[in-house]
Amino acid sequence: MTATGVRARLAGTVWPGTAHLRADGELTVGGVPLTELARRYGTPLHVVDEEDVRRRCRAFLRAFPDQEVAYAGKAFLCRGMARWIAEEGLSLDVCSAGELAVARAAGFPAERILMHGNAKTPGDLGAALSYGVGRIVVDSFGEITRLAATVASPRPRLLVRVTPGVDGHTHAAVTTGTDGQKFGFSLSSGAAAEAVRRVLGQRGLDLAGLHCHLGSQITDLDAFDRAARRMVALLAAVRDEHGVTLPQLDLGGGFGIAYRAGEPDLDPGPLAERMLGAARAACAEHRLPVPRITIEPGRAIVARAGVTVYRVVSVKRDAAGGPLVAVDGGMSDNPRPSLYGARYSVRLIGRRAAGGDRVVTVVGRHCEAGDVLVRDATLPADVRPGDLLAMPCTGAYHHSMASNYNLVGRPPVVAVRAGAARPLVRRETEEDLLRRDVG
Ligand SMILES: Cc1ncc(COP(=O)(O)O)c(C=O)c1O
Ligand SMILES: N[C@@H](CCCC[NH3+])C(=O)O
Repeated sequence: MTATGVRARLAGTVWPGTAHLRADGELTVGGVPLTELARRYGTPLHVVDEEDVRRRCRAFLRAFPDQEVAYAGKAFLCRGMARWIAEEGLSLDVCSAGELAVARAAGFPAERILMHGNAKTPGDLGAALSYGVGRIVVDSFGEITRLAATVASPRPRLLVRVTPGVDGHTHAAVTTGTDGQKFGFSLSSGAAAEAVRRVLGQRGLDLAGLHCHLGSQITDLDAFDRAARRMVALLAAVRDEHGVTLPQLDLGGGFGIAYRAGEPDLDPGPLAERMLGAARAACAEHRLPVPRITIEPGRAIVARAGVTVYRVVSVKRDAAGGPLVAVDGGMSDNPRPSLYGARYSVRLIGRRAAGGDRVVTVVGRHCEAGDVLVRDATLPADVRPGDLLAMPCTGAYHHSMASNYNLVGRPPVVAVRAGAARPLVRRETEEDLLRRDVG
């Protein structure tokens, strides 16, 4: 197949925007062959396409003009990533002193940072106040009391996190918009209205607005529409009770993406139309000025920019004859299949396959039978130890949720752009693991 033909086959799929499959089986991202990166940096290896990240930042800013787009750093954060986000003009959502320290080290402007967390520690709050983050999203009455007791100048600006009672129909472990989970103040119980009362009752606190976040990997536009309307109704209730028109409404993130070709994927354009349309319509209905809307995409910015490269270590059959392809990574660099039953695809790179394909199970190297990366991968029948496999859509919640299970060091993250590679996070070595073992 010609290079153009192959490129057409990759277009519109789950690979990063600059991915290019060569006729010899080599896959390049950002103009750099993945096999060359595997040689230089070893495997497993996370590769991130800087251009893809930047394009998605711009697409969100274009779709939400004059609003605030805050990248959710929990998806993936390091200084390099924080700088791209800052340069593209986005804000940043952090949820720990650690994430804030990285943002700070990258020089991320404090006023564009939001601090989240259902159980912010004194260390988290102290770091947020000392850096002067633009907003703290309060999540419990105790936190309001603690913040009211601190003397900070200027006064901390707060958003009250509301649980709007809207189900985004996603995995239970990442559903946050409904009652009966740990985040936010319930709208239905009146806790949200009470939280607003308490913040407004404190001279030392400045209430900027309301926040909600329905959950993650949501592809149902109706859910965002319903949440926007309920949140505007609460803004109107605040105006009616207190005579205060709050200027900001943060509708959170959670925008779903296709992990495998053919799955649903939310485009920023239609998403913005629904969310902003619903918010504007509800404001008109309640005769409220339209607040500045904030959104907090994490996965939708960085997931598709990421590719993980693994090396095949062994190929064998299970007792039922099913082919098992074991790689040199697994649940320590990608816990998502074990946690959420997440499904991925994978492809052979670096050589042309001889013969046809077969369906195999791709398993990891960890000491758990559940360490399965892909249950139904289609790979060439001649896949053998030493081969390289590339897994797309690994930019979000992979490196950031990686562990040291079995005392395996976490993989490096290498950024690629315009034919050049630049390490962002180095591989964790055995020395790193031993250094923290102080017993
Ligand atoms: C408060 C908040 N905002 C934003 C996000 C980002 O979610 P996602 O990466 O699914 O866009 C999360 C994670 O679910 C979150 O908890
Ligand atoms: N970690 C989850 C998303 C949770 C987002 C954080 N609130 C995932 O990988 O899908």
